[in-house]
Amino acid sequence: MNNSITQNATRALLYEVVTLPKPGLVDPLSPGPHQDMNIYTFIDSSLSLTNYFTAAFNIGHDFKAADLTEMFFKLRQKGIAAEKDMFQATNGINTHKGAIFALGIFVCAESYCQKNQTEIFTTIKKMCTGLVEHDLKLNNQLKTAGEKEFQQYGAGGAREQAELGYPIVRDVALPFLKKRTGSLQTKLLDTLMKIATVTVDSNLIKRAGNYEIINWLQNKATSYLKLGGYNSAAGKKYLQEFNQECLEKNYSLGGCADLLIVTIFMALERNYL
Ligand SMILES: CC(C)(COP(=O)(O)OP(=O)(O)OC[C@H]1O[C@@H](n2cnc3c(N)ncnc32)[C@H](O[C@H]2O[C@H](COP(=O)(O)OP(=O)(O)OP(=O)(O)O)[C@@H](O)[C@H]2O)[C@@H]1O)[C@@H](O)C(=O)NCCC(=O)NCCS
Ligand SMILES: Nc1ncnc2[nH]cnc12
Repeated sequence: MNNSITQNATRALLYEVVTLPKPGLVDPLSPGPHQDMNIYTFIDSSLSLTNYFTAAFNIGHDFKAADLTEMFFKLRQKGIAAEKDMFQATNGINTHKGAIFALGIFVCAESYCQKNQTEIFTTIKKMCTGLVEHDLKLNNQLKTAGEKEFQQYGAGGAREQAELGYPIVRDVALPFLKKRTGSLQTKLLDTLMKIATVTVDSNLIKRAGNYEIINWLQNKATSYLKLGGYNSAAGKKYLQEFNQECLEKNYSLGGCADLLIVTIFMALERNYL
């Protein structure tokens, strides 16, 4: 099935990756600190997910029971299969693991909300109730970076955002993007940095090997926005230097990128762009 929700999901992935210069992330000018991927890997990865978005749409559209955690459970099975499709399309490189999770939730929830006239962030909260406890607190085989970070620092990462109903998107990124003026490139770069002012990015913690790095990121992003963001000469120069610093230190902002992707998706759905 082709409809605007699934198309907007793919558009969101592509809008994010073509935006440049993004510190710590792949863009058309540079793979940044991700030497195993480039812009073409992201195009292949994005296109490999179109069937997944259709599946996520259908799950939301067809779901009729009262307990929305069951809808998330159905989606998760499709998400696991989508990760395999992504790895096949990218020859084993992790481009979009976080986005498969987050954007799948948004597509499914948006489809459910259109059918049932409910509010999306509340719907997501209901879908993801108990996720942190299920995946992190009751799991005694913590293997992935996010799982280990929960054990070490109590950071809930991608799962916590989902269970809380994506407050960073709802309260910070989406209102900011809606108001921001300038070119689309400026708006998306500034929104990425706005996200970085408040995100505990598990990807960055893993690369840096410490939790204190989050303070560094949040201070950097705040300084950039204080300078006037990408619309100002000082902001532009600051972002270029920040980009270079992430490259030299091998710092990735993968979690912030995923939150930008779902913010773009919501902005497209609400005609803010
Ligand atoms: C819940 C899952 C997302 C998986 O969690 P998992 O425990 O497997 O992994 P985490 O380490 O927790 O990573 C989750 C990814 O989510 C992104 N992220 C990080 N912080 C946040 C945040 N605060 N809010 C939202 N999202 C966040 C981030 O994804 C991006 O980074 C990835 C690229 O990283 P990179 O470093 O290049 O690649 P690596 O493979 O890590 O290797 P190196 O290069 O470093 O050596 C990329 O994916 C971005 O999108 C985090 O990485 C979900 O997958 C899950 O539920 N998994 C279980 C299986 C399942 O049910 N799957 C189906 C889901 S519907
Ligand atoms: N542009 C990007 N670079 C690296 N990881 C990402 N995850 C999502 N978008 C990304």
